[in-house]
Amino acid sequence: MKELSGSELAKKRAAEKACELVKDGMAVGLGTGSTAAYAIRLLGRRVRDEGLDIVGVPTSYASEELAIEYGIPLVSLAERPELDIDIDGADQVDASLNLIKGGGAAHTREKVVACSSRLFVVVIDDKKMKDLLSRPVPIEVLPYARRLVERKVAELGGRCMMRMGTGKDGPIISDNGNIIMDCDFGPIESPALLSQKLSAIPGLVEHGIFTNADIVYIGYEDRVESLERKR
Ligand SMILES: O=C(CO)[C@H](O)[C@H](O)COP(=O)(O)O
Repeated sequence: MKELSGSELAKKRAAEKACELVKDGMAVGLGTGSTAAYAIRLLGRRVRDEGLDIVGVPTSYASEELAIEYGIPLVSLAERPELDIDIDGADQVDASLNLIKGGGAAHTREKVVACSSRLFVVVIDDKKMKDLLSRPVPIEVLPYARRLVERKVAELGGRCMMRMGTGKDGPIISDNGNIIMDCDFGPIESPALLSQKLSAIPGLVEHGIFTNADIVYIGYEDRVESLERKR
């Protein structure tokens, strides 16, 4: 088997730790991205080798394809509206468990699945931990509402950049048929407040600030650390 580089090993370790929480009978949200993919592959192997009895709800077309490849039985949210656990990655995390997600343009479904789960577990490598969230915030936007959304984001102090496709002319189109913009606000002092303000913009389908993580597993090359929400 190919040896993993430092950050890949860190991602894998975090995903392995999260998968320890998955037990027989659970309905599991399957996140999107390279870190969540380690969890999907691991759960698939447990289904195959140990007869782990779970159903999965994928957060994107990519996760669905991977879960099918690895033999995880899938259900829709209509069939299982309440999930036991969701395991997903993130692009940046602060010490208060606020996240920026959407690097893979899947944050709308990721938020629906995270909010449908009793336990939302985030898996990252250590490079993703920051004192303040500062990456541009991905937003999914109805193409019809683009100009309005750009103006409203500017009123909040942000600058929108359309996310362009690679291997395709024009913008990236999400799994829901919408455009994706990345909004630079600089360092974000209050993610919860910005989250509320973005959610109030008409035509902005969903944004990538998440404030509902329960556990974050932070993978390092040689260990995993965790942050847990105080209840
Ligand atoms: O939010 C996401 C996709 O929309 C991903 O979870 C996020 O981009 C992290 O991906 P990776 O684990 O590949 O760094």
